[in-house]
Amino acid sequence: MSPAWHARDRLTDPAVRSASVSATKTSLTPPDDAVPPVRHPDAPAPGEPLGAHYAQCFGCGTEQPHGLHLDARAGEGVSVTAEFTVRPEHQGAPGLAHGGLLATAMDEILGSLNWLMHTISVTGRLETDFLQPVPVDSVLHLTARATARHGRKIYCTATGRVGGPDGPLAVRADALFVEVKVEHFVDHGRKDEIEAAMADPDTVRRARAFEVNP
Ligand SMILES: CCCCCCCC(=O)SCCNC(=O)CCNC(=O)[C@H](O)C(C)(C)COP(=O)(O)OP(=O)(O)OC[C@H]1O[C@@H](n2cnc3c(N)ncnc32)[C@H](O)[C@@H]1OP(=O)(O)O
Repeated sequence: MSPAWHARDRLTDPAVRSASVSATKTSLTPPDDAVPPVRHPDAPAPGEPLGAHYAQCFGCGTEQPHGLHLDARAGEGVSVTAEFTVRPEHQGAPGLAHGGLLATAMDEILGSLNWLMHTISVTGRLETDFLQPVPVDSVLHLTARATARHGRKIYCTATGRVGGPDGPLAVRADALFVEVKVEHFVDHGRKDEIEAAMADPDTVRRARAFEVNP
């Protein structure tokens, strides 16, 4: 493989850089009249765990045996952090994390920003840069923050660093989430799981509370 395709070199390769710049000029760039995201007055305090939004969620669910079990915590402003340990079942190549799995972890930590804004939103677009391979047993330190809002659109960004909060940058993602009503899940979800979730008063109370603006 050409040395030019080494991760660090790729970022300075003019062809790659211009492709990336033109992408960021489109749907992941907040419009000029976008506003800063606002932390909800009832958002968990910095350092507080957010808890799972759904026990069966692949990203954060405590009752999902195949899941990532991300346990995100509130950060300062509209930000969140989490640690993710890469396990043998997360492999793509021998001993290395699967890229799609890492993108899932980024999607989940970005989705956790909902808790800071008391907004229900879903991923519309997710763009991920894989900067270096992530070995099994690594602990990825994930951080996400919302950067702007425009109507129902929430712009946000996340990083994953290996070994510590200031460790080498391994994964980076930018995303656009779109605010939805609770009905989004009722209309599109499968009946059995919807009914089970609706039977859980905590889930329903939390979801409804998020629909009320500060
Ligand atoms: C409860 C939290 C769970 C968090 C779990 C982790 C996050 C997830 O994985 S969520 C699951 C994955 N995502 C999904 O399933 C979403 C599937 N997609 C959808 O349901 C719809 O396409 C949805 C809701 C995103 C947008 O549809 P709709 O509500 O009709 O909105 P629509 O009017 O098309 O778009 C609203 C705005 O967003 C923009 N937008 C929508 N999709 C995109 C996109 N993919 N890229 C860029 N912009 C987009 C539109 O251009 C529009 O912008 P503007 O207001 O400036 O005109």
